[in-house]
Amino acid sequence: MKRDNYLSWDEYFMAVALLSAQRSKDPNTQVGACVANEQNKIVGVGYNGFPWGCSDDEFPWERQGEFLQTKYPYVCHAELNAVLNSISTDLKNCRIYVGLFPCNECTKVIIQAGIKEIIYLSDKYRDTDQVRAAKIMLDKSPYITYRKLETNLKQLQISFIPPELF
Ligand SMILES: Nc1ccn([C@H]2C[C@H](O)[C@@H](COP(=O)(O)O)O2)c(=O)n1
Ligand SMILES: [Zn+2]
Repeated sequence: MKRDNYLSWDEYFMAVALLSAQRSKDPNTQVGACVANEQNKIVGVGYNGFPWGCSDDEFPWERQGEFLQTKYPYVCHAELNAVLNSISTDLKNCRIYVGLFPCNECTKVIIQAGIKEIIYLSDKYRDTDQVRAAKIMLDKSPYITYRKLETNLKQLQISFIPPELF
């Protein structure tokens, strides 16, 4: 008989997004995103970080202070990277799984790429104008929907110890 405690597709793709977030060097918020197509194949992943050639050690990770001395003008969001890292520029009918609700800039990219659904985990910035603007666009556009991930999973453990050594 097959096991019954396997991950659903939604849980699996969100877990890939969360694993990708572990690559982020942002000391405050690590975000990952995973794009899956209609065949449930992963076509792109990404996490928040500075653009190519912009050193994680030289660019600022600060959240406050003079704008140009903070991370905000420089960091590429996880969703942008997932779309740009994808194997195709046409992501029609794909879904994007993301740890944190997309901002307005990423939402434009997501809509323009043809993605049909956003599945998110946290909406901790729901009271910001960026997320409000994102939702205004999403609520108007007939081509895309969004929903919070429904799961009973609290956490997922991954072990690098080979099972024979347990
Ligand atoms: N949907 C989002 C929202 C934010 N990010 C990135 C941008 C920053 O690196 C970080 C947020 O930093 P905080 O203001 O919480 O210190 O997360 C993203 O990739 N996707
Ligand atoms: Zn964004």
